Amino acid sequence: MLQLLCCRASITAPVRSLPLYPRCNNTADLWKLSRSSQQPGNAVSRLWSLTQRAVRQSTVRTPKPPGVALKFILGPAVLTVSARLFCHVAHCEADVNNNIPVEAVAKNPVPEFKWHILWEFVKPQLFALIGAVVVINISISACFVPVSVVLAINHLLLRAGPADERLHHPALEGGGESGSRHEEDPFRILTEVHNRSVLEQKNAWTGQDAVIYIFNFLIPFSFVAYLQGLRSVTQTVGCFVSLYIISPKLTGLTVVVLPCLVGAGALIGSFLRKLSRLSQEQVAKATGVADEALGNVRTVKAFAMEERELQLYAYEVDKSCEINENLGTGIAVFQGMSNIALNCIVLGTIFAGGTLISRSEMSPGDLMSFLVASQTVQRSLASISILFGQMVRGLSSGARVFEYLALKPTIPLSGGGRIPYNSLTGRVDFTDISFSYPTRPGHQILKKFNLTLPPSKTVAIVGESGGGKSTVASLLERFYDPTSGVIMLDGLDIRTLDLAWFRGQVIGFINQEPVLFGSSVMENIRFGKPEATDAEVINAAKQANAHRFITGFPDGYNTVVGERGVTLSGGQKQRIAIARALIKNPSILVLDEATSALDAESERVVQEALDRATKGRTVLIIAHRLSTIQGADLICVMSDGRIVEAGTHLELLSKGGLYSDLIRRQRAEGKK
Ligand SMILES: Nc1ncnc2c1ncn2[C@@H]1O[C@H](COP(=O)(O)OP(=O)(O)OP(=O)(O)O)[C@@H](O)[C@H]1O
Repeated sequence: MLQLLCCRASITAPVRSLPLYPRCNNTADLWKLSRSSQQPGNAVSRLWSLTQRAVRQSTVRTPKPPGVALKFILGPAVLTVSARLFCHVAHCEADVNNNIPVEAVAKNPVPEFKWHILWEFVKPQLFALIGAVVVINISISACFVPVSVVLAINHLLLRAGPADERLHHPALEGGGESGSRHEEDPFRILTEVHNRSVLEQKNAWTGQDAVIYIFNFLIPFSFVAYLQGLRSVTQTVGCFVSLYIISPKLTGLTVVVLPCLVGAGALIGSFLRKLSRLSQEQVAKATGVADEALGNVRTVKAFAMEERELQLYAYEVDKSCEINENLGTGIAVFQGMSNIALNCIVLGTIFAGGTLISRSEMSPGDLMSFLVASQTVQRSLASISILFGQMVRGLSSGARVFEYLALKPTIPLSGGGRIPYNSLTGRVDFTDISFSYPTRPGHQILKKFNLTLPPSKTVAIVGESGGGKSTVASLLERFYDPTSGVIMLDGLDIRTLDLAWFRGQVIGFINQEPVLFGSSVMENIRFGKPEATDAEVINAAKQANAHRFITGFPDGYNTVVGERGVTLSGGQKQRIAIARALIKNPSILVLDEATSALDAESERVVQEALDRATKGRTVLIIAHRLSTIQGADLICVMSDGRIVEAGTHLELLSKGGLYSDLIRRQRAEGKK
């Protein structure tokens, strides 16, 4: 029996999702492991030693109470009962959430599987589904096999009539098989219909489309699963009818046992669903750690934090491993126990049937056919129990998908008015703006902030770090909406304008750390205007002082810049970012410390490009280095979320206020 359980566990445990890490019980173990992973060695012997170690640790991990089998058999049952009784599994909740207190976890509502949303997806496929159900019902013919067996065996045993004819009748021999061959057809049709619908999808995807795509991709599998489930249920019901016809007494005995099994299954199922949800959350957490470390690999290396990141990842993976092991064990125990129970039913049937035969209440043929029918029931129930395991995972995944689907963007991406290009002047007014970030509602960053960007003029904002300069740029880009007050473009509230048009055609944004994509220079610049011709791309690159260095590369504009533009210098990246912003010919340019990360030579070249780019546009510059904004038409000094001084460079210097203070300080720092 244990062999059976172990075998089941190895099949059902979600091993594929787990990295090849042996279990590590403490940090020292993890450290040793991560060090050993750096040693060159034979992969096979390492695999063997890891496996051995994993096996050793799984058996020697902690001093086990007598009877390891208890963990496998009674453990989940006891946990289920206690979970049911006390409404939660305290030790699991606290541990798997990175030691967040249970109360904090309890505040996060558990995502629920929404059947009505599933229905929205199923509705368009309803006719195909009904067709499939009808064909599946043909399989009910399998339920009449046992009745035929009664006749055949009774004839055979009693030598009454031409039994051979019936035994070799094609309907009797091949009925089950041909039925099952027909059953495959609807699944294939459904899959093909689905595949075609996926292939015919248009290329324009929103984030929500992407989720629907993923979900649609899963649907055929779900259909197959549900249809298989339906077939199993139909066969179970049909065979029960056959069983009743053959022997009501024996059937009654079976019916008494079954509700107990179903009840136990439901209890274990609820426990497994919880484990499955925790497992998915933990896998997401581990992936997040790896993602962050790989995304910031240079910073990790610069601080020599590889070991720590490795340990952190191994820790999260280990937790995931533990939860998945428990889940796998739970599913294995569930399937193993249901199989054992079903086999016991067969044994019981033979015993009870034998008794009935001895009392002449049943013929041997009846018993044989009863066994055949109960075997069909057994097979169907076994397949239901496997499907149940899949359902457990499917439901918790579905709940998460629906949770994401329910999210609505707080700022709608499209809809609203547009200003014709010819009449757009590019005047921007910030009127009485107050703002706090949603994550810190109590901390007001802007307080009754007022500023006008006149058309085709350059306005610079300077001030102390943390004063709210970048926040002003973020509000203009509509990354956030102000808590109160209004931002207007040509006298129109920007909240009433089409955001895609506003961001895509009106505003060009260049910040301190330009983010490039891992494609060619050409594609990176074209990102600003996807329909741009090659000539437009080259023109934008020339305006941005980038053409010369790009054509200096062996592959020119086809040079692949590497992930996040890692193969380019800071100045080169910045000039490509400027070209990307210029290609859409924006009326308004926002430069958020665009040159502050560059050395003096790169800054000079980039500044040249910016000086050229800003001509004839409304420009908002946010700068630390005051030398870069002295030519601005208006310089505003920000302090404590407000503008406290405004004027040209010379006007502000003559005032002798905060601006001249900042200039003095920067000069002093420059001399040091
Ligand atoms: N996403 C955010 N969530 C919460 N607070 C934020 C967020 N971004 C910035 N802040 C806070 O808002 C304040 C203003 O930040 P902002 O980046 O606008 O300042 P800044 O003047 O541009 O600073 P610096 O010159 O150093 O770039 C800071 O106190 C900062 O901590």
